[in-house]
Amino acid sequence: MHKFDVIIIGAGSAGLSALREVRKRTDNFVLINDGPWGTTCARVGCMPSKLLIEAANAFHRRFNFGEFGIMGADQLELDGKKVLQRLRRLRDDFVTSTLKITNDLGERAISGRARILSPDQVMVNGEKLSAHKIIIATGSRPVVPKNWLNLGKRLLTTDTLFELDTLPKSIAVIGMGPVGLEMIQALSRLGVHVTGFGFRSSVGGISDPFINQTAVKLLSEEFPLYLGSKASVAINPDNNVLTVRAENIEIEVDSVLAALGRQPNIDDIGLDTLDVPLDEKGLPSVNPITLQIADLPVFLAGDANQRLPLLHEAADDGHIAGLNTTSEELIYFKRRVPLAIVFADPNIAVVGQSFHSLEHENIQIGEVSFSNQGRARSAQSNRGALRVYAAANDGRLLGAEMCAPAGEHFAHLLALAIDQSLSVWDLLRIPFYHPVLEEGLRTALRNLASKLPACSKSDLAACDSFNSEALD
Ligand SMILES: Cc1cc2nc3c(=O)[nH]c(=O)nc-3n(C[C@H](O)[C@H](O)[C@H](O)COP(=O)(O)OP(=O)(O)OC[C@H]3O[C@@H](n4cnc5c(N)ncnc54)[C@H](O)[C@@H]3O)c2cc1C
Ligand SMILES: NC(=O)c1ccc[n+]([C@@H]2O[C@H](COP(=O)([O-])OP(=O)(O)OC[C@H]3O[C@@H](n4cnc5c(N)ncnc54)[C@H](O)[C@@H]3O)[C@@H](O)[C@H]2O)c1
Repeated sequence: MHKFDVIIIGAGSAGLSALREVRKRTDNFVLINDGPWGTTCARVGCMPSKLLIEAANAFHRRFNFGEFGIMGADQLELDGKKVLQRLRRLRDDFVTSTLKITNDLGERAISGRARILSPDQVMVNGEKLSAHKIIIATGSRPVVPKNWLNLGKRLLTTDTLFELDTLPKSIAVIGMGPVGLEMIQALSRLGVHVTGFGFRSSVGGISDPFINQTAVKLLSEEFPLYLGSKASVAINPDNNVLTVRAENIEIEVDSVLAALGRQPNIDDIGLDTLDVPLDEKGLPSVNPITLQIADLPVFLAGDANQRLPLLHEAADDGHIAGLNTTSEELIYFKRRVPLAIVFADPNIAVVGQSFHSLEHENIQIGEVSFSNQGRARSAQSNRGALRVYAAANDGRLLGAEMCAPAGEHFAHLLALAIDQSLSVWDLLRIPFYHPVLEEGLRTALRNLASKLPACSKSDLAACDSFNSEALD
């Protein structure tokens, strides 16, 4: 029987990133994908969601036009059909780009549902394939409780939302994680009558209570948000009225968007045949710096391992698994600084160590409110706050959480600082142009510096060559 060097199961972002590394080193591989090719990110995830958000934010800007002296904004109309048509047109372009990656694979690309039979055997389309190494990169899918399925087409997930012909009149968005939050604000800004329900009191993955309070307050100004209790749905078969209930509230809606989380596609992949312990979700323990399952020639990458279900982490996972299935020796990789951004307005971001993970550490916190920040005021975007955390003993930057205008950019700057083990004073030494939103970040850093043992009276480094010969 022919034995492949590597079998990759799943052609999402993790699988394709693995493929990139594997095909550099061997032609003796096969890539198996079930369902549509083109990746979750491009088809039904990152990209279509951001396309909806861009349309929504463009339309929402009209509320500021009067303040800028631009009149007539109340005459503007939104064509929901066209919004969704543009979304699908661009989405299809993104999907086409990802399809190009596998176009030339020929028989090495197999459509079908794979199942592992043993650490070196995979079954697909009734055929047994054998391999030295296997990468499982089967992604995740939306959680949908079985008893919600009777809602039929009125139950939406992000797998179906972007296929609508036109926008619904009213919708309950259930679950206020990143998916729920991004979609509820976008739909609201596109004129859909929305109501949000969240089981937790926190939204969008924020763990800092002050940042969460800021985010919840700002979002609640835009739409009703019921947090802290589990929502349930029911449809009356006599009159087809769809009701959503939480603790103290009951509403009738056209549709429900289930944003209850995502579950890994591992249920029938055959992990039980690997003879390793599985947790209550059916997941084996995976080494995060090699992606290996126990000491088996099997690697679990991307959303399927549920470590950090984000695109860049899935791509890194695939890269690591791809290298480790084609290298003589196992390579151990340092993972990147954690970074999560929710594209709400203002942006929500958690970078480095979260407030929750530092709660019992000896830290100091610097903060800024953007309500009075000069550049934000001039753009009418002066909403939100940012908190940055540093080690109390040496001022080393550890993490930050924010709900802030252009937060996506602050988060990247702070990720760089944390990756480089910079201190508050190191970061204060970079030039801050005027007038920019980054001056808000500088306020938070100065606030933090003021709480640390004094290091210097100035942001500027002292020039120790003052008495040098050259100057003389
Ligand atoms: C609405 C939404 C918005 C998002 N926005 C962002 C964002 O802005 N930024 C960000 O970083 N992340 C975002 N994400 C998360 C990001 O999309 C995922 O982390 C990423 O796409 C996961 O890639 P993956 O390769 O693990 O899985 P996938 O891309 O899902 O690939 C898995 C593939 O495996 C196939 N498969 C499953 N089972 C089998 C089997 N048994 N045999 C063969 N094939 C199988 C699947 O059909 C699929 O094609 C978003 C997700 C969603 C849903
Ligand atoms: N911008 C981004 O990077 C981005 C955007 C979207 C998704 N994602 C990724 O996708 C993953 C999944 O996101 P998600 O938002 O679907 O999941 P999530 O698990 O982060 O959030 C789901 C929320 O739904 C709540 N919930 C569950 N059942 C409920 C009920 N009956 N009533 C009320 N609330 C209920 C849960 O308590 C949870 O807070 C995220 O972890 C993230 O990594 C990232």
